[in-house]
Amino acid sequence: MDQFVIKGGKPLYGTVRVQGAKNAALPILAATLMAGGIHEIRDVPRLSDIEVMNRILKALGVKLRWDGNNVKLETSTIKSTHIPEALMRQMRSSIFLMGPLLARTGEVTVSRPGGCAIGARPIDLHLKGLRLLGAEIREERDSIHCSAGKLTGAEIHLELPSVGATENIMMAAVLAEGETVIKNAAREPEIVDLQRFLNRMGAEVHGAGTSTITIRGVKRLQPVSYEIIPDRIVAGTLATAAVATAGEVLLTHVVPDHLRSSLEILDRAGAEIRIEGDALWVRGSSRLNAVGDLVTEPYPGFPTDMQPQIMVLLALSEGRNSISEKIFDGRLKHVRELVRMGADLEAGDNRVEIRGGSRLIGATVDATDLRAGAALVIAGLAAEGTTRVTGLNHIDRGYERLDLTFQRLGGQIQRHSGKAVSL
Ligand SMILES: CC(=O)N[C@H]1[C@@H](OP(=O)(O)OP(=O)(O)OC[C@H]2O[C@@H](n3ccc(=O)[nH]c3=O)[C@H](O)[C@@H]2O)O[C@H](CO)[C@@H](O)[C@@H]1O
Ligand SMILES: C=C(OP(=O)(O)O)C(=O)O
Repeated sequence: MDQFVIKGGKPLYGTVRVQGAKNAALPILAATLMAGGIHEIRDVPRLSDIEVMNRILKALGVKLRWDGNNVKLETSTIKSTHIPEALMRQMRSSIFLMGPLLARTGEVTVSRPGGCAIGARPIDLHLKGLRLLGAEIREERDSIHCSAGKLTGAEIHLELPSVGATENIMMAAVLAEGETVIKNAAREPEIVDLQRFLNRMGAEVHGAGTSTITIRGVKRLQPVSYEIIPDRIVAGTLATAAVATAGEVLLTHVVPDHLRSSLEILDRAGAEIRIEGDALWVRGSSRLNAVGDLVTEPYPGFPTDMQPQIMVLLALSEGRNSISEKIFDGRLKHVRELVRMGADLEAGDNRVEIRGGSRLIGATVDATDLRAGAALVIAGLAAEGTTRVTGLNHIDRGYERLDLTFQRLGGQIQRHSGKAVSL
């Protein structure tokens, strides 16, 4: 079992180019299935989730050739419409294959993705949207079969602005007959990126980034070359780490506007922030201010994917703060681990009271999910002494070699295999 061994207490300094966005790359790779031919997708982060998507696409008949962060996909022949259960279980994002396969072939079979460490995560809104487009969906205990002789445009109101449901419905509607309108759509930048990709292939999608998305169905799409947007959550994680360690970092390949809510919090905490084009400079301070009560919200609000990382910062700042987690019902498992490191946190009912001003002390802690893992690494970099973080399989889902990234910023962090570790 791999672990990070971190010797903390040293400010981070230096420059890092931010990786491409996992949450944009996953649906876009799935969407390549909708146009037969050779696509080229650039700046794809090399993550374990992307590797699972790679294996699913291969199992469906796609040929992939990687060159660093760029991949060529030959999607002319689809030999199966069944997502292998073993791969489906490894990654929830395999549900992104539903919309594209249904649109291209008229059928798809997936296994039920189930919940995960951060909450129940049902897919009822995905299924409701696909049914409204005319898909027949048979739900069995372990699997879901979808088929459609023809998909037809419809008006779909989402009860919740679900990111994944918005994307799945958008993809299915692109090749449907007539117009689809998604109301109460999610507004995340990754949805705008998917729209841009689909339109580059010849789709007619408008409104992504607002809560109403309109898709006029087209008959066919063509393969394209496309570059994924930078990862706003990775940029936010690195900026937060710089502030938490009272360091100073320059992040390049960033869309600062995508990070506005997280940067506002860093600014209120006392960080200095400068933006120039796609570069973001952040400097922390050894004395951080309280920022008050934070609530996670759909974009453009404070993102749930930054909640654990920001919690570390608030534990280090002065005064009282709180965070309410409103998107997922089980995303506070890092609280117990941070308390083991000396943070003064009290969790109850999806809300955490944070009494700031704690001195964090190194401990052995376990990452139970992706962003919990990122938070524990930040805490380790800011803490006195040695921190060991286990559960790296979660961190590897979303960060391309996080240890090397922090080493580039002067962080003393090493990845060790096995259990016997000494510094
Ligand atoms: C690959 C990807 O892009 N992942 C992101 C995506 O996940 P994901 O697309 O799974 O998140 P959603 O926006 O769908 O989930 C938001 C909320 O809606 C609920 N829900 C969702 C779908 C559904 O059919 N029924 C339902 O009740 C979920 O349980 C959750 O409570 O958005 C989340 C919220 O910003 C982020 O944390 C994830 O990083
Ligand atoms: C929850 C996340 O991703 P996923 O939807 O892939 O689980 C995340 O990126 O923080």
